[in-house]
Amino acid sequence: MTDDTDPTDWTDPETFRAALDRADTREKGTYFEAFAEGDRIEHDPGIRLSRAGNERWMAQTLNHDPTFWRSDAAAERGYDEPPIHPDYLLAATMGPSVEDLSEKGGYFLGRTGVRYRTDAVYPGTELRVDSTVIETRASGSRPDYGIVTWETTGRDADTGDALLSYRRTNMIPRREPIETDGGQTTGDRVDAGTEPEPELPDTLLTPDGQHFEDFSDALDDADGRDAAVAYRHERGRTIDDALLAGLPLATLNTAKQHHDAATMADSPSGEPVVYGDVTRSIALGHARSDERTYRELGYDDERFHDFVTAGDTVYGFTRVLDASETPTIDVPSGVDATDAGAVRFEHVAFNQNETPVYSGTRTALIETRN
Ligand SMILES: C/C(=C\C(=O)SCCNC(=O)CCNC(=O)[C@H](O)C(C)(C)COP(=O)(O)OP(=O)(O)OC[C@H]1O[C@@H](n2cnc3c(N)ncnc32)[C@H](O)[C@@H]1OP(=O)(O)O)C(=O)O
Repeated sequence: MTDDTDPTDWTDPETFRAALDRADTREKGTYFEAFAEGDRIEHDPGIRLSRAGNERWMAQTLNHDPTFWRSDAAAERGYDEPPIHPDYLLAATMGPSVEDLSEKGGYFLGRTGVRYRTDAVYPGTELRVDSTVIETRASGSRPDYGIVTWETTGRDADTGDALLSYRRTNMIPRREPIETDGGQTTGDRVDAGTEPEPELPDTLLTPDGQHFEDFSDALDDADGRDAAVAYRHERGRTIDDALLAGLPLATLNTAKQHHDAATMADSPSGEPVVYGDVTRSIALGHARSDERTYRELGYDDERFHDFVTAGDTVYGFTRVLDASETPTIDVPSGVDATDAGAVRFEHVAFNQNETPVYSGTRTALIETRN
């Protein structure tokens, strides 16, 4: 059977528009209704973690710790060679899951329980990624969306060993919007939250240096008085195309939010938005440039508060929550933590208008002075 004798010029603009009007779309992604708690999804795409991909991510997000670039610096931290950066591993685990989980649209709201299961992942490792639906619920404020939480694990494709896992929550469009009490069926909020009154301590302290003792001493200094250890980082990073579309696509993240300007024109942001993992990696890169990081252990309570779009500049702010010789998060086996202590931070990414766009806690081992 052939259609070659058809005299119609399908590329005539009017004819083509009529064809588009009548044609079905071969859809990508999954609507909210299709997710059921307990479902396990093995994602088909996977990434071979390359040194080039790693270096591209780190360079663009200002994660310039020599450990991840130079053999001598890597050896000093107990690695065989410069390993894959934890932020790149996280983004490269999330990227291949997007096609099945969130490509339909909606926004990445938050993530918690990010845990590294192994000390070092080296270039050449191939990733396999799977997810389980943990929770689905209606959005009370947006009838066009549901809210889904998945547990995702990135594994070494050769051994099946878990390298990283986390729980992530997204808004996901419904195929059929639901009626709310107000009967509203748009993507807009039904109710707006009230802003809490600012309630800050009198004094914000900055640690004297970048070692574990500097964070610990600053917390001791703040203890018992109306003070907190909290400071901003000087660097900023303006969003350009390398960050906006380049980095998510390099991790196989197919979320249209980052690379389909025409579709996004008709969305709440009105334009493409930056991949959440890029925003947080920039803010964490700013923070790490002001500390002697030994190992990343995990992240919790991550929230994406507002859109970041082209031309915005991402800055970082850090609050030190806790410093202890013994981490509250499991340290992967093989890590020699003798010369480091655990610090728990809250990091906030904010834009040029001083609006928070991301926040989350992070636990890292920070080198002691020796
Ligand atoms: C990857 C990937 C996509 C991306 O990376 S997109 C880029 C990163 N994300 C964003 O840019 C989103 C930035 N956030 C916003 O602009 C706003 O938060 C948003 C999405 C417009 C919602 O604003 P609201 O003021 O309506 O926010 P609410 O705090 O009221 O939240 C709305 C409902 O969501 C629930 N929720 C929020 N955060 C969480 C969380 N961490 N865990 C669980 N649930 C959360 C909240 O309770 C509200 O629920 P309702 O029942 O009241 O609707 C990709 O696609 O994969």
